Amino acid sequence: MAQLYDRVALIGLGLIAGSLFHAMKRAGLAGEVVGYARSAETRDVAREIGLCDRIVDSAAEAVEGADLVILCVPVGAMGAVAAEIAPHLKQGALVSDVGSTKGAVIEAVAPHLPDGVHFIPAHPLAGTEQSGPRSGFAELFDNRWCLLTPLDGTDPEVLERYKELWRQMGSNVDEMDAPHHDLVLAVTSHTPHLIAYTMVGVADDLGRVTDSEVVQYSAAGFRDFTRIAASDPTMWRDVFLANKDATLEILGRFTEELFALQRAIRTGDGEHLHDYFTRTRAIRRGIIEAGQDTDVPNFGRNAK
Ligand SMILES: NC(=O)c1ccc[n+]([C@@H]2O[C@H](COP(=O)([O-])OP(=O)(O)OC[C@H]3O[C@@H](n4cnc5c(N)ncnc54)[C@H](O)[C@@H]3O)[C@@H](O)[C@H]2O)c1
Ligand SMILES: O=C(O)C(=O)C[C@]1(C(=O)O)C=C[C@@H](O)C=C1
Repeated sequence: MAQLYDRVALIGLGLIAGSLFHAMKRAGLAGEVVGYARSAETRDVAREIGLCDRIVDSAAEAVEGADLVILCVPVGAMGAVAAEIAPHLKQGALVSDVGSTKGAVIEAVAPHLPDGVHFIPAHPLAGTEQSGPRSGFAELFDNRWCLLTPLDGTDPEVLERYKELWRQMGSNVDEMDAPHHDLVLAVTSHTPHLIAYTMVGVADDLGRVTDSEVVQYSAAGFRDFTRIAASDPTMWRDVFLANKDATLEILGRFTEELFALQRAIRTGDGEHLHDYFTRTRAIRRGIIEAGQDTDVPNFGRNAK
């Protein structure tokens, strides 16, 4: 496959940066990949395991001469990193990010970028509960969506090349505006994570009363909750602080529905419970009948 970028810089060396490195190398998409992370310990691990072609000791050095710079840090750190690299970016370079929220990242990053540098925010809808430099793998993005939220006036050629990078890394690519992205992700990812964190917290409180029963007898559904609730605390703290409005909107709706179900249980309203569960079952069956792999949500849209 054809090389798309001569030099790529990855800032932040965790699950997503590691997966980007391996996926780019698998398909021969980048000449040299240079990496930087804030902690010396992470940089040492990256050198030891051969994560990136070259690991450097400053963000400025990492972006020097890079054609593509991808910010792979928690969303709350994006603004500070953008400010740090801005004076060292090459004219014509493309800056992107992989943050799980888009509105707040655009607000934090865009003002720092100099004229003549392109910016295309991105969000791969792919991840695991693992984090850190050892957790990445080349297949992470295979058959997953990557949502781009280009700003007005984005250069079409720069955009098309960047889309091609994600396609060659195995992803389906779609575009959305940032507010829509943040609302959709509040429904499909952010609020579900908060519910998992809460449910595991509740079980942990109970576990203290009933010893190890919660762990010993946990069913598959609860085990899935514990996997999600093991996700990186810094990343998720930042996601909720950054996507505050959309998450609170969805959480408000969730709480209303939960109270209605709670009331139905208390008053013995079996019809309400049955109708509700029938509706949600139909949604799942509809998704399967439409031939959509539920592992690959596409929000009813087609890849471009
Ligand atoms: N984990 C997922 O499931 C997932 C999926 C899609 C997108 N994302 C997004 O991707 C980004 C990275 O997530 P991850 O899962 O790879 O996290 P991670 O914790 O595995 O890695 C983050 C890396 O950033 C480094 N870092 C933190 N602050 C920094 C700073 N100021 N300067 C330089 N390096 C810094 C950390 O040391 C670490 O190496 C986040 O914005 C997250 O929202 C995560
Ligand atoms: O499978 C998981 O571990 C994930 O939670 C991955 C997941 C998601 O919610 O789907 C988490 C956050 C991201 O921004 C994208 C993907």
